[in-house]
Amino acid sequence: MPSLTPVILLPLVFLVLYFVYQYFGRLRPLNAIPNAHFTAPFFPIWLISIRYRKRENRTVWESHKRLGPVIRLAPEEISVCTLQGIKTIYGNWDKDTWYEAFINYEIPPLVAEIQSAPHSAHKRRMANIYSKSFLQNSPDVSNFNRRILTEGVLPKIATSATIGSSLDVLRLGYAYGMDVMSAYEFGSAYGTNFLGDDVALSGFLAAFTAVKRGVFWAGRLPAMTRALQRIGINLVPQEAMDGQAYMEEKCWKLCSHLQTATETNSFTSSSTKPVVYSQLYSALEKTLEKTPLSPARGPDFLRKSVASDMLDHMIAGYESSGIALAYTMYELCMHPEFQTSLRAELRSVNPPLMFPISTGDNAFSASVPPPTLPRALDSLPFLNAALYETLRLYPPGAAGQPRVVPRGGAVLCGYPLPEGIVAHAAAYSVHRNEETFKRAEEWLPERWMGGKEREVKNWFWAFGSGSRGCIGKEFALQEMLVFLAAVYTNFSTHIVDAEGIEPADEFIAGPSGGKLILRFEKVE
Ligand code: HEM
Repeated sequence: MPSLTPVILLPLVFLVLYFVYQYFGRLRPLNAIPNAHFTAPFFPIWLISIRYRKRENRTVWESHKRLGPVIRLAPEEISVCTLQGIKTIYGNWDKDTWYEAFINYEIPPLVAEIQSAPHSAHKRRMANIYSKSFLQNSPDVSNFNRRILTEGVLPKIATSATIGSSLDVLRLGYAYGMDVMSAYEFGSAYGTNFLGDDVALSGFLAAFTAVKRGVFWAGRLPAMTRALQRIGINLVPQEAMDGQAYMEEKCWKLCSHLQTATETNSFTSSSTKPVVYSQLYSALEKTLEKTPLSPARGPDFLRKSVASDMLDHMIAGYESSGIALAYTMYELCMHPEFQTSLRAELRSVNPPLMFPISTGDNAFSASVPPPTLPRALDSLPFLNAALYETLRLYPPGAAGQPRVVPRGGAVLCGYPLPEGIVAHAAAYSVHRNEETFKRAEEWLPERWMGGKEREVKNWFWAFGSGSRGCIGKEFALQEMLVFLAAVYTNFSTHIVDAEGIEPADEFIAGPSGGKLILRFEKVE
């Protein structure tokens, strides 16, 4: 019988050599950083395991509390929780290849552009249509908001209040988020109608959930996933691939429908303009005129590139906003006195957002000029405090947003870092810093009122920061403020079933139970 000694010895020798390399080689400067786990300098297994078991956000925050603002999570990965660190990392460091998991139609949308230079060019194609002043002054936004609220959201709530039934407001927020986002992208007659079509909403939610579940290994260990794929082992389940195909097909159909209407001059006149589609299409068309297509890009490159961003905005636009709306409504139910003060504030808006729309002055009336409402809502202390405090305590994008130390290395909070190391901050941790946010685990909207907001604003990180911060921030804030204002001007909310309301410990952290059931009462 052959001796087993080499079989045991060889891997051991390999492990020791690997151990020595990790500790004394290229990564040596990182040894000065406190380790979140004793294995962190040698293997990434602990980090992968807390991610896989959905404990990353909580565990990283607990480690920061124990060990300080800079910690090592894996041989080549660190987490920071200081403003100075955030400023350094999110200046213009490239993204980690993990973001390639967001690629659609095999073409990166803005969020999946890894390097800074192509990202800047890509962003220039759309930044203006997501600026606050553009959105506040847009008659299109004003029109579809009015229509979607008065024909979709409010009648649904009013019916439910009248018959005494309850509503899943997470679903309602998702449907609203998708309908307003796609109205801005495609025009109100060419986007989705998820508020009126529950089956279509279910189909999309199921597809997206399958994709999110299925891309764990491909996102976190892309090289291993690719290597295994080559020998016939696929770590991405069929459901995830089907889910991606479903969403791409859905978005492709929306794009094609709109493209045909534009080319045949049959664009419905009652529709709002397809602001995002038109902008992306013409900006890219101009770019491609200057740099003709290489044959490798194929004839559909222009349309697929546009569709890739369109799908990305649909997804980014509905999920985070739906989650933020559900948590705001949850906390308003838990704080009825605050809800009453909010309603009094909303009823002082001139003209108010009363539903049903009676004659006379009404913010929903078509005669009110577009900029009036968003500007009025922007300056309401109770409304803004409720939303900002919710985004602080329940940031939808809760987990670390990974960036890569640039060529030549960098110094971060006094620690020298070799190039290629992954560094990140997480809104979950940043928003729990007790020095800035006293009683950080509690929902205290007062911290955003009476001038106190100036102290805490710098630490507000729900939309990220720097050149890769959320491009849809102003769109999201505007759509959420107008939704909350419309609902709470007219109704009070009460919890029916909040089981599983605690945030899932994931990259996008919605209620772990996947629902929030509320009852509405009409307030005269
Ligand atoms: C409550 C709502 C939202 C939240 C909390 C949110 C949060 C974020 C965060 C934290 C990032 C940075 C991600 C990173 O660096 O890894 C981001 C990026 C991004 N968001 Fe949002 N987002 C919201 C709504 C939207 C909407 C409505 C859109 C629609 C356009 C959008 C589009 C994007 C895009 C395209 C990026 C990538 C930007 C880039 O790489 O330059 N988001 N978002």
